[in-house]
Amino acid sequence: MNKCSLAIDIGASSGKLVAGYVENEKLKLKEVHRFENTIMKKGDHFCWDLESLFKEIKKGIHACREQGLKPESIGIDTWAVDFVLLDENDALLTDAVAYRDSRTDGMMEEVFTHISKERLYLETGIQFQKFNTIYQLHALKKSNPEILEKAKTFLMIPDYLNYLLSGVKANEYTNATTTQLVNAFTKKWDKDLLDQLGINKDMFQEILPPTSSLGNLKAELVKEFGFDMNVLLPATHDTGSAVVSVPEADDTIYISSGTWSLIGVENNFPICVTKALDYNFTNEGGFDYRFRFLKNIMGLWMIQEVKRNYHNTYSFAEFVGLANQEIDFHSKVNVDDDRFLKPENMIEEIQTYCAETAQSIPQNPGQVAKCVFDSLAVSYQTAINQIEEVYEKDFQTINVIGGGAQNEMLNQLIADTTKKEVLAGPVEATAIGNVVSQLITLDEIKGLKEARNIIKNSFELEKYTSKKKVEGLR
Ligand SMILES: Nc1ncnc2c1ncn2[C@@H]1O[C@H](COP(=O)(O)OP(=O)(O)OP(=O)(O)O)[C@@H](O)[C@H]1O
Ligand SMILES: C[C@H](O)[C@H](O)[C@@H](O)C(=O)CO
Ligand SMILES: [Mg+2]
Repeated sequence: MNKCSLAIDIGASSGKLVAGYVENEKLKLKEVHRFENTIMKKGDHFCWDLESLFKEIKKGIHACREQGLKPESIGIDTWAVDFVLLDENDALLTDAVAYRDSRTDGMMEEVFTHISKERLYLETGIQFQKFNTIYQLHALKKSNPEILEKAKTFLMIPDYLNYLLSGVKANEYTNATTTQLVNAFTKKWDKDLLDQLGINKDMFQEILPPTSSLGNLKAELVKEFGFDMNVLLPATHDTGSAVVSVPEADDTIYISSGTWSLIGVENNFPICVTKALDYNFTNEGGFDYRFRFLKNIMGLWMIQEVKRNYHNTYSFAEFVGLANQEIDFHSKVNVDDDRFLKPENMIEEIQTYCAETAQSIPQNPGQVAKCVFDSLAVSYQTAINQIEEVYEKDFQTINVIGGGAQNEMLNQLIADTTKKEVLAGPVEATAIGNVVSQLITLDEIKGLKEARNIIKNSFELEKYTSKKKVEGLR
């Protein structure tokens, strides 16, 4: 077998370890381990359980050996913006507070008293999400200034897990850009901005791009696992890795569909024009220093919460089936309303919204699910209109990647709503992007272009077109 790499892809709802290698110009994947991920209340805040996540990572590495796999390298990707701080002895000073925690309420507006929204966007090109790292650090500075004074190291979630594996401290570029503290043009920490905000700039580490290597596993882990691996940096922001899997196509809009729906296009330059600011698009750093011009849409988080509210009685596939039985139910919500970011009860929040807007109130799982899927499709259409307005061009194809690509109803709704061709897949786009980045570092793949050709040849995509003919809309 050719050189094999191990991707650790941890999203907001699940994590997976996937081994991958190239054989006969096709990418072969083997899911080695999968586990749930969620936030939990710890004291006054919602946090990630990093100890449990690292235990799952080690369980997955042990499973490699049990399954006869001996990956040459390992690479981690996770969700964006969240971080931990270490003290001078490299001990954790903070919990991994989750971006859905309410500690950043009102912080964005406070930061704007130090730097204008326009200047912040002009320099970073990053969308204004109230949970961006810049606002989390501002919240921490207000609530626990002593912690920021003691902090010697800032590590984002994948950076910290890499540190536990390798003992090396570094910040990876694609994820660092999501902090809204990296200058889009220098691709370095914006030291003037940090000074202006009174944030200790010395705790930030060197920013390394995808395909970098942090060296090998710590000796005690080599002993524990029975084999060593090179700890490599893919695009450690999960969406950054997912977009690597989108075929090289100038007329394609991607929707990275998971907990969030990240809808956008790939560019060679940041677009920080006023219209992009007004529409709240972001320019997150991508592989090969490309840019991911995209916006966050609330995404399948909503159906994840609905599923939880129904005590996990129904699978995601069953929600799709139930929604298909409610084709005459048409109530919709504005999925991008902050009220859906972390409501007590998502079902009740959706029902209240429908009541407030004098729409039929969803009464059963099928109507609730149909409302979520219909509402997401409307939000995607709005974002696509905005992208086409900024680019002054029509895009022909939408490529839905990630777990949401399995939602056939939503894929059809996107085709019917946008009248564009919808390609669905690959489902494991993030893990695939993570693996191919490592294989590029290992010289198994020449570069991004070849990687995308291999991905294109390796995974079947489902195709959807609008059932409703424009001229004959019923
Ligand atoms: N069989 C299925 N049918 C329909 N939808 C599905 C199916 N399986 C998964 N999904 C959808 O995929 C979503 C999970 O996608 P994915 O695994 O990409 O998310 P994640 O990686 O856990 O989270 P993140 O977006 O943070 O990376 C679920 O919320 C669900 O809505
Ligand atoms: C909090 C971020 O917006 C989120 O992580 C998003 O960037 C993402 O990548 C979800 O998978
Ligand atoms: Mg994911």
